[in-house]
Amino acid sequence: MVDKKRILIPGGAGYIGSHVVLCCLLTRRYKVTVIENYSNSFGTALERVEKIALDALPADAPQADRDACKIDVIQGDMRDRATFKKAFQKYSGADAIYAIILTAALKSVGESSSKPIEYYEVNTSGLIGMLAEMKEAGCGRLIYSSSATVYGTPKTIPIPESSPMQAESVYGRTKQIAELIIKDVCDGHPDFFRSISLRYFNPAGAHPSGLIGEDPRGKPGNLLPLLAQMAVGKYREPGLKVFGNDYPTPDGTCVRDYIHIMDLAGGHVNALDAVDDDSKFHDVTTPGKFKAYNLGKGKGLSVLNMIEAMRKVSGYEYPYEIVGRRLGDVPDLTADPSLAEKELGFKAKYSLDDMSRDTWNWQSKNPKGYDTE
Ligand SMILES: O=c1ccn([C@@H]2O[C@H](COP(=O)(O)OP(=O)(O)O[C@H]3O[C@H](CO)[C@H](O)[C@H](O)[C@H]3O)[C@@H](O)[C@H]2O)c(=O)[nH]1
Repeated sequence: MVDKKRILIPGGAGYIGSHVVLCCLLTRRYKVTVIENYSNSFGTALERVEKIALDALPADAPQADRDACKIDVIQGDMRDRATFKKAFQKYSGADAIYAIILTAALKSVGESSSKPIEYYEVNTSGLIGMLAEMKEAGCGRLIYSSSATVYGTPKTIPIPESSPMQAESVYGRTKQIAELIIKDVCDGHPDFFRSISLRYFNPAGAHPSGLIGEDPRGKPGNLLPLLAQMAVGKYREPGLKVFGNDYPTPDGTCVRDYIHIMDLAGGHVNALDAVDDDSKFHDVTTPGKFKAYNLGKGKGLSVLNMIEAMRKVSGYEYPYEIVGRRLGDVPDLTADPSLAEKELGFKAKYSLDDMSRDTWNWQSKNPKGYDTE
């Protein structure tokens, strides 16, 4: 049997991170170490990921597979290089860290305009420290969590990866700059660093078990967790605000490409498979091996479409008010996912009904999120 490779996942207890950790474990090819500061996540998420992964094993699975479902956690902050040093020193030989999937980040378009220093500190300075530690430790593979917000207001919909990066929010710029940094590092060390950047469109839903899902600390800034929490009775006052209905879209509200979190998380396994394959980088014109892919469904849905989808599953009639546009929002972010399909073998399978059903399944089973006390 081939040894399982160790993947380091900063931010692995968060919404995206926990589903990514799960997808890695479900392959039975990886073992996972998570770096967490729990600023927007809960340790319970990882306990539940372990349970789902263990339950998914066949009865006759070898002990090595059971052992690999145990997630190692290093508590520490993304901004502190010592955290990464500690992680790299902890494992060696066949157990050395094979790749990093970086899911730790601050990620709210709205919040980023009032917290630019924090956003740059975590999303860009933290990244540079991590890359320096990777170089020192001899670990050169990185799967990076980027975002569709790097496209700003794109010229064409659906958006191909060749569309220029012209982010319009602080958050988007931190991701755009991070991609440029990673690309420069790959170009500067072409025989060592290689990276795949995954440009997420809008993640939604939860693992179908309802054991893990999205549970931001404080009032959610994103639409789906807010709708889910309103339906269970939280944050009903002062009511839902729809940010603008004067966009050039079918109903005037912003259009996004919502993608089920299990589809999105699965894309990281595709990326891990691809990152070591030189043929994936055949068309890269600079010396390094860096490539970005969209992770989306290729279907645009408006804010009002999402409100209706959540009303259907939860039965809650959302009272809402149309207010002014939110700083940094763009009218339409819908992916052209064909490159990821062709080169990574990635295809989103879950429907809008699956996303709203699983969002509601998670929230109704966990009305207080992970805070079960
Ligand atoms: O209370 C709310 C919250 C959101 N919206 C609207 O709902 C849409 C979706 O907003 P989200 O905040 O849920 O998501 P964003 O599109 O702003 O950003 C999300 O999707 C991006 C990619 O499109 C990035 O991945 C980012 O990290 C992630 O937060 C936007 O038009 C927003 O204006 C409202 O009308 N009211």
